Order: sequence, then C-alpha cells, then structure tokens
Amino acid sequence: MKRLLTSVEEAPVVERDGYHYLVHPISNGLPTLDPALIREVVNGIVETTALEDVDKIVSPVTMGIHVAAAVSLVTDIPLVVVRDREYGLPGEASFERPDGETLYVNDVQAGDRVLVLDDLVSTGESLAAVVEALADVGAEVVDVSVVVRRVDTDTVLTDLDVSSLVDVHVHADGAEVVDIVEL
Ligand SMILES: O=P(O)(O)OC[C@H]1O[C@H](OP(=O)(O)OP(=O)(O)O)[C@H](O)[C@@H]1O
Ligand SMILES: Nc1ncnc2[nH]cnc12
Repeated sequence: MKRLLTSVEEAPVVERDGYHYLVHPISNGLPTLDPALIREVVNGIVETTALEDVDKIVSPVTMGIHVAAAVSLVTDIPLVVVRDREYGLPGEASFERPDGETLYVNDVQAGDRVLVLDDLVSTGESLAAVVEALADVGAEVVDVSVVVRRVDTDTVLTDLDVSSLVDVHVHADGAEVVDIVEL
C-alpha cells in the first residue's frame, strides 16, 4: 500500500485545543484526494474484509462516506449512511455520540449483516456507539473496518475488533506509520 504509506507520511499535523490532528486526504478530504489512493484503499478493504457475508455497508457521517461509496461501487453491496439528521422515517433509531451529537439509523433491519466502514478510529468511542446502536436494531455487525487507526490515544474499545489498513502514531510534527497491510 505504497500510496497510503506515502500519503500518511506526508500528511500535515495541526493542533486544535492541544489535540494533534492528522490532515489526511481520506479522513479530511484534503489535501487533495488522489483517485489512485482511493483505488488502493478500496482494494485494501476488499482484500482484507469478508464481504461475502455482508448485506449492507454502514458508514457513519462524515468522512467515511467517500470510501464507503467507492467500496459499494466495486462490490455492488448497498450502502446506508448513519446521519446527524432526523428523517422521521418508519423504524428510524437514534443514539447519542460521545460528543453529545444525536445520530440517526435508517434502513437497517433486524438480521441485516453489516460492515461498518469509517475513515479513522482513535479512541473508538464513535464506532462503539454506532455498533451498539446497530446491535439495538438487531443487525449483525460482521466486521468493523477503518482506513487509519490512531494508536497513540487511549482506546475505549475493549471487545470490539476493528481492522485497519494503516496504524499511525500522530506526533506534533508528523505521523509515523507503525503498521500497514501488505498487499
Ligand atoms: O475513535 P474516536 O476517538 O471516536 O474518533 C474517530 C472519529 O473521529 C472522526 O470523525 P470526526 O469527529 O472528526 O467527524 P467527521 O467524520 O465528520 O470529520 C472519524 O471519522 C471517526 O468517526
Ligand atoms: N483526522 C484525525 N487525526 C487525528 N486524530 C483524529 N481523531 C479523529 N479524527 C482525527
């Protein structure tokens, strides 16, 4: 995953309220996202995930959506987005994210086998909340995948298994790749 490796190594790190933020094309939509990088990432997800068991890809807002759409396009697996907006459709479920924002699950039914796909995991709090909400509606979470796992934060994930394409340590002056899927 040459492009993914280079893109992480070249990604700027900015500080926001004492928190170091990786400004990577996949997780921020900037710097400019090279189509060849998305292709490489999609190929990585397809190669490392048991997609034959998946009925639906579920992507939480916001920055997992472009990756999830690209994976949906090449696999023909339908995609549903967990939104930060209430629609009031029949069966809509809601849950609170750790930051206090309410998210809404629509069109995931009991028994659906889902792949949860997001751009990045750090503490894991966001994904844990999504997975819990999906379990509450009776879906079976087959896999939870991200492109980037940040390994320098305290994880709150205990029994949730998240697969990643690249694991990074974010420093004040840049990101260090500590593990990457070999393809
Ligand atoms: O593992 P955690 O510590 O919970 O952090 C990971 C979350 O942070 C990012 O989202 P962000 O809140 O930046 O929102 P965005 O996707 O809308 O940019 C990312 O997309 C994950 O959802
Ligand atoms: N883009 C990002 N970089 C570093 N940590 C994050 N946590 C959530 N999003 C992040």
